[in-house]
Amino acid sequence: MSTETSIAPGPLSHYRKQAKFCWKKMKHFIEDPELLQIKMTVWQTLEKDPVFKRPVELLSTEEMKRRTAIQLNKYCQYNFLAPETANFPYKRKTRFMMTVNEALAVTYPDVSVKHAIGIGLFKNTLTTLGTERHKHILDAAWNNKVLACLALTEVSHGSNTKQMRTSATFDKERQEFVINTPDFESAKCWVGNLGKSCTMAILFAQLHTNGQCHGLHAFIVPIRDPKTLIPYPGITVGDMGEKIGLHGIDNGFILFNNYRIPRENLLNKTADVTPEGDYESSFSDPGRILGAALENLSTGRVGIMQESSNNLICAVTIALRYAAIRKQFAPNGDGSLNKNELPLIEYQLHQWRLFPHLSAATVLRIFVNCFTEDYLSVVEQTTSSDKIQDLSDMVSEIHSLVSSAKPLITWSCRDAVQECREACGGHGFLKASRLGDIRSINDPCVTYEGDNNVLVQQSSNWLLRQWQSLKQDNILSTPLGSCDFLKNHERINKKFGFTSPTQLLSVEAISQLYEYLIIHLIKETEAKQLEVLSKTKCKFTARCETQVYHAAVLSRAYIEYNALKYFWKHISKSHQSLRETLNNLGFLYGLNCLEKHLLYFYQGGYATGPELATFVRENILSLCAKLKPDALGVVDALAPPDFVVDSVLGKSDGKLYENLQNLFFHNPGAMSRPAWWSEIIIPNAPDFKQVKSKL
Ligand SMILES: Cc1cc2nc3c(=O)[nH]c(=O)nc-3n(C[C@H](O)[C@H](O)[C@H](O)COP(=O)(O)OP(=O)(O)OC[C@H]3O[C@@H](n4cnc5c(N)ncnc54)[C@H](O)[C@@H]3O)c2cc1C
Repeated sequence: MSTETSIAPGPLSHYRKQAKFCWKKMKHFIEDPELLQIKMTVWQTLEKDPVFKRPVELLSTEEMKRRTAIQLNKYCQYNFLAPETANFPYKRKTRFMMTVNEALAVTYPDVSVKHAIGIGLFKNTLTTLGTERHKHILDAAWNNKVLACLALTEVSHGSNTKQMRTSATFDKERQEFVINTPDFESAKCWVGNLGKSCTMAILFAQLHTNGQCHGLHAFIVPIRDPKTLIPYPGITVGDMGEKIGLHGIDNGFILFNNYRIPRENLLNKTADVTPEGDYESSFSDPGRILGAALENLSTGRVGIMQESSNNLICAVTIALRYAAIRKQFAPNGDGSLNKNELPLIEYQLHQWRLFPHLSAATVLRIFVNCFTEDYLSVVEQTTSSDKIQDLSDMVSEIHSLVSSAKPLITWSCRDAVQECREACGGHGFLKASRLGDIRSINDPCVTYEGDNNVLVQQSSNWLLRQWQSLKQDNILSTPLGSCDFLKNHERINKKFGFTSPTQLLSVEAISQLYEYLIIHLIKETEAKQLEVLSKTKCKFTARCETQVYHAAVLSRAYIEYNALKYFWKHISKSHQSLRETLNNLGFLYGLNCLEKHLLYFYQGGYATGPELATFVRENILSLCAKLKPDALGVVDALAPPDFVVDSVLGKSDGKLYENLQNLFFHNPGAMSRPAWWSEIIIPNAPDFKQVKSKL
């Protein structure tokens, strides 16, 4: 097993030995050793536990739900976080929680989703939106006495949260909120854990008091009796049925009929209702209350970024270990049996297909690690006071970064997994390759916690606001510096002036290209919006009709550049022996992303001749060649242990064919006659073995 301490010699040694650096040193540079140790503890514990033994056969959906729920209970019993963690400052506590969840997510994704919604997000929401009066519920959650769900989405609305119609009306006489679902379209749905297992919900509903609606607020709502799991009267709740993945999660729907909860169940950090029925809020604008409530969901989005970056790592680990062992064709080209066949990794086409994903895995992993630190620092600041003050510039910038980072990482993972599946040929289609499972677990990540295509619009909107404020008032609010280069917009290079491909291989050159691109896209998007606005007089239409080729690309370029900036900042602290490889990975990531945007450089007049496109592409190919000797070392540095990667094609021992033989021969029932053999017998079918022997 590839632990962080040892890798046995074997068929992969040939490529491993070529690496210019020590993979362990690289591993400890990429991942904080303290956090890595937490993960190793989780993995080593679960590997030994029979409850977590992985089935070789496909299970029924019902059985997967049962197993996932049982595994969650067992996982909670382990208490990977010591009880005193609850008293740690927010940032340290949440970082530890996130790390344990990361370890679980990459190994048992269904259990992790169940835990993340039912316990992690629940605790987080109570911490950020609740107050002292919810402490007993928070304590119960910390002691794993509650399994919850987060009910926001309705049947007819997911992305447009403002249109949700589940209502909570204050009844002054009884000091209660009365919850109602007006019709089926406003039933809550898709809610994880709600179908069969949770006992509590954090429900988002429109708050009404004294005949006035104050917008969407979060409430604690008991769903089932924890002793019997029977739903309480006034609720119609059920499971949504078969899905195309995440079979261990009971996604459910719920309708309320005059269902009552105490006044105190309103999570009242941002707004409250007094016993007299008066509504009091620390914000004047209802839109901002919703913003504050939903901002809390960002933690879930950061969790998804971590999860997807780990899945991306697993996918490239499998495909590259396979590529180093799997051989096809020899230079003599006659296809005859000879010993000179080349491993797939030697082919330029194969390198070009996989190495950009390896570079993405490294850059995005480091980006996620460093960004999580910044994110938690900002949240810590907002939760340290009793009331959330006006959303600061920092929170807006974090929101802008998360809104494009979650899409970038989940889409990068989606694309990488598919390429890796194909790069493993037919064997990649085996369930035991794990690539199908990784593809399936990443799939809903592009939709939940904010659909990617909707989410990225938040980043471009924020950038355009920054641009307008800079032009009108000379003010740029970017405390984290994600768009500080806008200040220099008049001075940036507007013409391609490089004379040889190698000049592009620098942080400065790639930054110059990105800064030009982002400013060009901002200007183009703004101009296009004004054009549509002058025709339609409608801001909404103007925004909608400037997404394609404009705002959506702007968000993408913005976050790619910021991921690289985080990466470059971090690698400036790396040991000299790691620097060349890390630089090459960063350049490959940057140039490969920029290659997809080449058209905009020509459209904007930055480049006119063939040099830009030619230089970018020549560099991509030369970087692939340079990275070949280092690729397996990078994989070892990134990869979790074999138990976690769990792929017959991607084991660290490199014994590809022995492992496949073991799988084929021990696959249950592989060599036995099927129980239904008599149903498929073709009457009077000739037996050629017999016929032959008679002849
Ligand atoms: C496995 C799974 C688990 C989930 N768990 C939960 C949960 O625990 N709790 C919960 O509350 N919800 C949950 N959800 C729901 C999820 O959050 C929503 O599906 C998601 O927010 C998207 O909303 P929607 O499905 O209504 O899609 P829609 O908003 O209807 O979007 C459909 C498509 O239209 C596009 N679109 C929408 N608006 C625009 C626009 N303005 N411009 C261009 N394109 C647009 C979107 O990009 C998308 O591709 C879960 C979903 C899944 C799949």
